[in-house]
Amino acid sequence: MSEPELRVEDLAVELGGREVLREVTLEVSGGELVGLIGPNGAGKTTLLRSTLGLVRVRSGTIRVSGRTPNLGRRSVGYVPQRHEFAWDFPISVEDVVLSGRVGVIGWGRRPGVEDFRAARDALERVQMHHLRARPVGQLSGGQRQRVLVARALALRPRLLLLDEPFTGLDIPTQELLMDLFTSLAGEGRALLMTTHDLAGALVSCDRLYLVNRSVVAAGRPEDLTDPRIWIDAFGFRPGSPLLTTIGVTGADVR
Ligand SMILES: Nc1ncnc2c1ncn2[C@@H]1O[C@H](COP(=O)(O)OP(=O)(O)OP(=O)(O)O)[C@@H](O)[C@H]1O
Repeated sequence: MSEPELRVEDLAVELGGREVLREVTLEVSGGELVGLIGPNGAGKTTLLRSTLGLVRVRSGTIRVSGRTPNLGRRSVGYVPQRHEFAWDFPISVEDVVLSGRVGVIGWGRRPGVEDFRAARDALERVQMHHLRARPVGQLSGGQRQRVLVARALALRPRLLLLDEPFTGLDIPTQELLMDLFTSLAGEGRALLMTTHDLAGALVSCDRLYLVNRSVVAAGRPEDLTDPRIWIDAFGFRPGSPLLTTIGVTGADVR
């Protein structure tokens, strides 16, 4: 079997003197859309940032396409949470998308024909090419999210890391993006996505990791129907109607 695009083994991370992740082992292969789910503060974003080499890890290993995070970074597209981007910066949609290729273009160098082609392809995939000249500060929340996805796609990444890509989006935009993520997996890319949309993740992801500092459970959605897994990972109240809402059977566990 080929090497997974992302392999994390026994990862431990400390931030501000506090253990944020421990004993995290996971992998994502090309062709998979994998969900990373867990409550607020579970360490999901920290795990994505560790994969990008942005966080110093205490112990464990991370391999991106078989390489260390710093060396593998050029094959990784990252979609941060929308509020993390400086939207008041006076640049166009196309410039933001081109900035996703800065690792290829080189700092201070001008984009070439291939860079513009990659940006156009990425914008077309999120149906935003017609707005390429618009200043990003004038976009709606859904349009901004699509630009961030295009920026990550402009790199033509083998691994795509998505941090809560559906937050605050209307249903058509969520569906557009979910269809795109499914297509990207179908093309052989590897996708790791954090989300608080548990029902959506159960329907759309090939596999899920339930994380709360460590991996509480992992598997295909059909293997995660024991309500105790969800109670342990999320602190659901036993018997909570929300368990039924996300389609977890046996919600009468008390
Ligand atoms: N720079 C930092 N310094 C100290 N602690 C941090 C730092 N960044 C995050 N943390 C802490 O690490 C823990 C995990 O945060 P993280 O953002 O990874 O969680 P998350 O699962 O992505 O949460 P959410 O669902 O709310 O986005 C939290 O307790 C958070 O307060």
